[in-house]
Amino acid sequence: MSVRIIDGKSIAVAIRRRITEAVRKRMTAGLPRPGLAVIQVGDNPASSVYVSHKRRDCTEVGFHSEAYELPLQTSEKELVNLVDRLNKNPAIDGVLVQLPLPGHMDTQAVIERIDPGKDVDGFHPENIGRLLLRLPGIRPCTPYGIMSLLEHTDERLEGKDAIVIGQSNIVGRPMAIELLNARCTPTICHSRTRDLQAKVRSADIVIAAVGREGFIPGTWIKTGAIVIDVGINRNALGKLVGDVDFATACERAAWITPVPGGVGPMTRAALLENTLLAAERHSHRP
Ligand SMILES: Nc1nc(=O)c2c([nH]1)NC[C@@H]1CN(c3ccc(C(=O)N[C@@H](CCC(=O)O)C(=O)O)cc3)C=[N+]21
Repeated sequence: MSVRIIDGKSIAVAIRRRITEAVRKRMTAGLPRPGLAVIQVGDNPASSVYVSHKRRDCTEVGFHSEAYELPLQTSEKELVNLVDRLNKNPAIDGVLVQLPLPGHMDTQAVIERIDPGKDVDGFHPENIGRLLLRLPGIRPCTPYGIMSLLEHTDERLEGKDAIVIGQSNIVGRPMAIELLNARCTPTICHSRTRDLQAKVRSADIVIAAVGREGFIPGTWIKTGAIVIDVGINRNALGKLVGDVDFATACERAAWITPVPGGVGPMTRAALLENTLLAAERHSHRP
C-alpha cells in the first residue's frame, strides 16, 4: 500500500473559490464585502511575509482588507486603542493581531480586548470555551484547517486514537478538542510526556506541532496512520521542513501532509472562512 499526500495547497484553492462565490452572492444581495484588519507590531520578517500572504488572500476572494503596521515601540495602550476602534468599525468583521507581539506587551490582554465576534483567529477565551462546550463560535484557524484536511481523507475519524504533540494555546490544545468533538480519542503530549515513541507508535492519527525539524522519526509511525505535520522549520539548506521525517514516514503512513503545502495554506483558508462567517453573523444581527 502506498502513501497518499493530502494536498493542502489545492484544498485551500477550492475553499477560496467557494468563498469568492459567497462574496459575489453577498454583493448581489446588497451586503458589504467581508472586511479583515490585520495588525502587525514591529517588523519581524517572518510576520511580514505572513501578513502579506493574508492580504493577497483577501484580495483574491474579494474581501475588504486593512493592514496596520505599527512600530516596535508602540505601547500596549495604543494597540488596544486601535483594537477598540476596529471593534466598533462596521466595515471590519475580523481583527487579527499578528503574533508574537513584542515582549513589553501582555499578549493575553490584547487578545481578550478583541470583540469575540471579530476574533477570526479564534484565540479569545470565549471562542475557546465555545469550542470546548461544542457551542457555535469561531474556531482557531490551524486546528480548523486540519479538520478540513482530515475530511479530505476517506477515513472515518470516529473512534480513532489521535496523538497531538504540542500543547500550545493556538494549536495543540484546541486541536485535541476538535478531535474529541469528532469522536476521536485524543492524547496531548508535551516535553514531560513519558515514552512519546510508544504513544506515537499506537496512534491512528498523529498531529505534530513541536517546531523542531525531524522531531518524529518516520519509523515511529504506525502502518496505515494519518500524519499531519504542523511544523514549519527552516533546515540547514534553507528549505522549509516539518516536524516529521517525511521520507521514512511515507513508507508507513496511509496519508500525510507535506511541508510546505499542507497545514500552512489551510490555516490561511480557515482565516478566510472565519472572516466570512463573522461577516454573515454581523449582517444578521448588526
Ligand atoms: N494572530 C496570528 N494568527 C496566525 O494565524 C499566525 C500568527 N498570528 N503568527 C504566525 C503564525 C504562523 N502562521 C502561518 C500561516 C500560514 C503559513 C503558510 O501558508 N505556510 C506555507 C509556506 C509559506 C512560506 O513559504 O513561508 C506552507 O506551509 O505551505 C505559515 C504560517 C500563522 N500564524
